Amino acid sequence: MSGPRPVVLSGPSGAGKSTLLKRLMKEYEGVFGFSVSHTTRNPRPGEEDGKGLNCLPMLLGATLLPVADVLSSVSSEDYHFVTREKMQEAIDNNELIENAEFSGNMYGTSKSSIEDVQAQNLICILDVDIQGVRNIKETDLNPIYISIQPPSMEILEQRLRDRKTETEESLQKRLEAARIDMELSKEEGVFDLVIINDDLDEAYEKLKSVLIEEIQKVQDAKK
Ligand SMILES: Nc1nc2c(ncn2[C@@H]2O[C@H](COP(=O)(O)OP(=O)(O)O)[C@@H](O)[C@H]2O)c(=O)[nH]1
Ligand SMILES: Nc1ncnc2c1ncn2[C@@H]1O[C@H](COP(=O)(O)OP(=O)(O)O)[C@@H](O)[C@H]1O
Repeated sequence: MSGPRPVVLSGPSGAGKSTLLKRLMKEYEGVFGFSVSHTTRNPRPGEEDGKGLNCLPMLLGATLLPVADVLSSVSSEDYHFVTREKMQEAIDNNELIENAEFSGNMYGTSKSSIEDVQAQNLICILDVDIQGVRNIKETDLNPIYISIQPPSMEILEQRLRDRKTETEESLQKRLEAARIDMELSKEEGVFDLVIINDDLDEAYEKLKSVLIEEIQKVQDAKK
């Protein structure tokens, strides 16, 4: 695959991946593109289906908005919400580069979601769990692997509770997965960088500094 090196962001649910990601995509508009995953989980309030780059022509056709308006409305963290049957169909048809079961739901990255971003010469960002990291390592994607970690389990639990997106059951499943994730992320060689997201500004600066070379390449190519 061509274009700038993709970036895999991983780490426990509630560690702050989408918060950091949104900030990055806002500061560097036109540099990053988000790989919109498929999931069988229910949408949260405010989340919409497939507001990813895959749907740009549809959005443009339906709204007749200028491209810039449509692009600025593209969220960095929505999904293609699908049934288990649809997900299985995509797996069977070899449309996904990886897929995993997380907290009772299926998640997967389609080849086209990455290709759509790369076709525009943008840095493709993937937000995947630790199983996704393992599976992507078996492909030829060659991304930069970054883990976002919370300062402690206690703080993670508090942040997840304060986010008010989870039921008690899904919260407990996320905390169980987080324990495993926090252990595995300490393994040598899994991640290029592990960022502890304690102070948000500091974590953001660290994220930016590891990506600055790729960012500059994309910016230079636009000149
Ligand atoms: N393997 C894999 N994991 C994914 C994918 N999309 C999202 N995830 C992970 O699934 C987990 C749950 O995501 P989500 O339901 O959005 O909850 P949140 O992380 O608590 O906001 C997170 O660890 C994500 O990184 C994907 O396409 N593949
Ligand atoms: N450094 C931080 N300090 C305090 N709260 C944070 C920090 N980073 C993220 N949060 C909050 O924690 C919650 C989980 O963050 P989020 O970005 O949704 O995590 P993830 O995408 O990894 O699941 C959100 O409510 C977010 O506003």
